Amino acid sequence: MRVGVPKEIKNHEYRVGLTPASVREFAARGHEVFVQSGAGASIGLADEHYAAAGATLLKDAAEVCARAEMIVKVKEPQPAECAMLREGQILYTYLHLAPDPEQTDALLRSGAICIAYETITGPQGGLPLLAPMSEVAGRMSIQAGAAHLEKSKGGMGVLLGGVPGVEPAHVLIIGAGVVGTHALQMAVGLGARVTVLDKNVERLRQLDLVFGNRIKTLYSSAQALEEKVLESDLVIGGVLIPGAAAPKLVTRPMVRCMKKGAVLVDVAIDQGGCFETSHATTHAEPTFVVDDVVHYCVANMPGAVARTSTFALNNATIGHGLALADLGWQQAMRESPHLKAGLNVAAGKVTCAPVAAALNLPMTHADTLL
Ligand SMILES: NC(=O)C1=CN([C@@H]2O[C@H](COP(=O)(O)OP(=O)(O)OC[C@H]3O[C@@H](n4cnc5c(N)ncnc54)[C@H](O)[C@@H]3O)[C@@H](O)[C@H]2O)C=CC1
Ligand SMILES: CC(=O)C(=O)O
Ligand SMILES: [Mg+2]
Repeated sequence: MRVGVPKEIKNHEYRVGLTPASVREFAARGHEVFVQSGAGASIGLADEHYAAAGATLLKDAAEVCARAEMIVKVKEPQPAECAMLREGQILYTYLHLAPDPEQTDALLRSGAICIAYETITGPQGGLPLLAPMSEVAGRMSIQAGAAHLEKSKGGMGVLLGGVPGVEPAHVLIIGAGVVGTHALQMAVGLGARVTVLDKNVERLRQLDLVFGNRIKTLYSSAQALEEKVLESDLVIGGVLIPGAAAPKLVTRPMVRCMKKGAVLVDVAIDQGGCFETSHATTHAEPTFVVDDVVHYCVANMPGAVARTSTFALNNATIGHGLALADLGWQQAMRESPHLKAGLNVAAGKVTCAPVAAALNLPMTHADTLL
């Protein structure tokens, strides 16, 4: 198969769909790989490394897209990228369609086969192609939160861990999945007082076993959520209902009653966000303030640590990527129900039930297209 890797164009996005090591895997199986010149240059993956791995370097994204049967990316295609897709071409990347009707419409009109990393399931459960970026974003959420609690960044001027004789900050983590667990590790490590909320009591039980009385776990009722949000200095939003738009758990009236200078980090913003007051921001301008509460809502947080993130992402995407190239999308999906769960849009139809429900569009079962 002819595989194409364009340079990412989202704001401050330096990750790249394939590393040279991944290109080598494709090339070894007889696939042709086209990489846009400079795609990985800013994270130390130079054109020469790609050429040595067997890639053909092309000068622009249009040429890469024109030559490739499968495009491998990181972030959801921006409007200019959607315009380059064609009928039957495979797009393998994050999509986050539920909160994004414009992108969904563009992908439907393209006729392309659009596979979302974030809805591919794993044999052990969970979302193995989302997990590595959730690990990164979960860890970063505490760094970002701590930085924005500083006065110069609009925060209340509190140090997460306190100092001897002065109380540490209260950190609330909503969602005890991958983002939540990695945020928890960092917050506990810095000495904050941490509470984690989830609807999944089994998950809370596991965290309780690991962290013992260094954390508090709470079932995520409306009442618990409201009480904890109001006493917190830093709130991390890490909930997910796979494929669906994030539930708005923290309402505008709750934000209005929060402490002045508190910080919210809405990691779930790529699925629309779990704070009613959130809207997506960029690394160039990561925050805004509503009712004296600082909101950090960057939808591509791992892009800031793009080198770490690119390697972690490739570890997770390479397996299904090779299967798609070896077998074609239909046979690869007949052989793997987990990869099939990643099919979101194909040949002008929505094939992911939570996306169809969120956008009020008709749903077509992937099986009918295989
Ligand atoms: N902004 C960014 O750059 C990034 C965003 N993300 C996003 O972070 C979000 C979380 O991802 P993961 O941790 O991997 O998901 P996950 O599936 O591992 O965890 C989500 C957790 O939310 C819990 N949950 C669902 N409804 C809840 C409720 N009402 N109250 C409390 N908990 C609830 C679930 O039980 C689950 O434990 C996703 O939207 C993901 O796309 C991930 C990576 C980067
Ligand atoms: C998952 C996601 O949104 C990201 O890695 O940017
Ligand atoms: Mg998006």
